[in-house]
Parts: sequence; C-alpha cells; structure tokens
Amino acid sequence: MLYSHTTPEAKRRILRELLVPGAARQFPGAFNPLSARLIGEKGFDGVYISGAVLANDLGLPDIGLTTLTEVATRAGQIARMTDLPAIVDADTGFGEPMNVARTVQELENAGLAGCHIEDQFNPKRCGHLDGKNVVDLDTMAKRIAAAADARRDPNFLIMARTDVRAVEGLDAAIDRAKALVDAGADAIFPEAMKDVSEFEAVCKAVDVPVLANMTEFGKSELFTRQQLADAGVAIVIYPVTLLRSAMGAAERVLDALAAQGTQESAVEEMLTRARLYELVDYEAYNRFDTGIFNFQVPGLDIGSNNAAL
Ligand SMILES: C[C@](O)(C(=O)O)[C@H](CC(=O)O)C(=O)O
Ligand SMILES: [Mg+2]
Repeated sequence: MLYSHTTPEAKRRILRELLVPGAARQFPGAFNPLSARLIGEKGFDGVYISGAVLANDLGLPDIGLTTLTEVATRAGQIARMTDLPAIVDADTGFGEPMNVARTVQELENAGLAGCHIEDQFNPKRCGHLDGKNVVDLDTMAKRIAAAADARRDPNFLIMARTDVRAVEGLDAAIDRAKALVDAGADAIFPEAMKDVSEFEAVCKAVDVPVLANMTEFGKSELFTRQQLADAGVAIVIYPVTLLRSAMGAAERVLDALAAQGTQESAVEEMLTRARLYELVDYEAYNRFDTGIFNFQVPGLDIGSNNAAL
C-alpha cells in the first residue's frame, strides 16, 4: 500500500547485484508512477526513467530544456511507486561539475538507484539523431569525477553515457568509455551502436557493466535480450516504448470517439476499472480504513461510510 517498501539503499544494493555482464537485465521505461507499478508486476528487473519521456510528457522536445528540479521530482514520484531499482536519465548533469555534484545528491534524495550523465553539450538531443556535439574528454571526465565524488551512498550507480560513436566512430567511443571508467564511472552507456558486434566490442573493452539502449526508430536494430546477453551487455533499456504504446492507444481511441460518437469499440482494449484499482492497491486502503475505524460509540451507528455522520 501507498508505495515501495524497499528503501533506496536496499534498491541500490540490489542494482549492483543485478548488473552482471551478460545478464542483459531488462529495464522498461516508466512514463508515470503507475506504469512503474505495472513493470514491477510483470516481473522485470528494474525501471528506467527517460529524459525524452520526461520532456515529451511536458510537451517539450528532448533538447535539455527540463530542469533538475523537474527531473528529480518526477523521477522520485516514479521511484517511490516501485520496489525495483530505478535509474534516471540525468542528461548532461544540468551544468558544470558543481551542478553535476548537486544533481547526484538530489537524485539520491529522490530515492533513485542510479543515473546516467552524458557527454553532449546543450542543446543536447536524442542520441539517435544526427548532428550531435560532444564535449572534450577532460570536461566529461570532470563531470563523472564530480558525480562519483558527490554521492553519499557508495552504491548509487554513476553511469557515463558517451555519444562519441556517432560523431567520431567506434574506436573513439571505446577510448572514451575506458577513460570515463578511470574517471569513476561504475557503468557505461555507449549510445547509438550500429550493430550487436559494436556492443560486444565495448563490453570486451571495459571492466564495468554496459547498457544497451533499445529505443524504437533509432540507429540500433531492436536486438533481443538473448542477442545482447551473448554480446556481454548487463542492462537493456526500452526508454520510450511504453509512452509510445500508450500514446498510440490514446490516438486510436480518440479517432474512434470522433468517428463513431462513442468509445464503445475501444473499451475492450482498455485497462478495466478492476485492474486499475488493483494496480493502485485500492483494496489495501479499504482494509487500512477498516482496521483504524473500529471503535463504537454507544447509541450511535458509526459503521463505515455512515451517511448520518
Ligand atoms: C535514452 C534517451 O536518452 C532517453 O531520454 O530516453 C533517448 C531515447 C530516445 O530519444 O529514443 C536517447 O537519446 O536515445
Ligand atoms: Mg535522454
């Protein structure tokens, strides 16, 4: 009832145990707190919180317009709804090293298990679009070192994302990944890999867990969990999958409603009232109320929901 029963510290310990090279742990992207609950119910290993989804949900493009406060608040709302560890996309860290340090502490406070910080500069963009720009290694290494130094929980995962692959090629991306591990990164997110052999090359080159981004309509094919596991990947994210699916469904029902004058034809596809209540654990709140509201006043009927009161 109410929220996660697992503490942030425990979630971070769990995350560290999950991130084994070759385990290809699946972290679907939650687009709201309730969808995080669904992800947990379906037996996934963790929850991803996408910067693109966060921005798009506010009606903004994913170009670095969201603020640390917005991201930490929303990520915290999502993290508290699940017992799974949640990793959030911290974009470029929201500024220079001192800002990155504050970012990490705010995300720790919000109950996240880890975050990734990338080497683009603002205005940043989706890693699967052309025309990206990256900062030099020194600047990025300082971001990562500041992040690692600022955390108070040693298990809070600092993942370095590099967008260098699309700008300077795979070898340069691998060199950067290695240097970022030296700077303190606990894990590497190599963005926009072209094929599975590229993931394999990164996994071989670094000694830390590697993430694969299986975003639809991007530069990477949608590899299966098994393919990525065989390549040595530790964690796979599906950042925008649920938002795309939910918005696709919303668009279809609006079309039906406009065309037919009723939503009747779409009801079958909808989450039922019962299922929705199940997801918010409605029943547990009822039980809680009944447990508290158990006293009697002589001569007065104060049964639950008594209209006379
Ligand atoms: C992973 C990502 O950073 C995100 O914000 O979810 C995006 C996803 C996307 O735009 O499809 C990315 O840059 O790949
Ligand atoms: Mg992003």
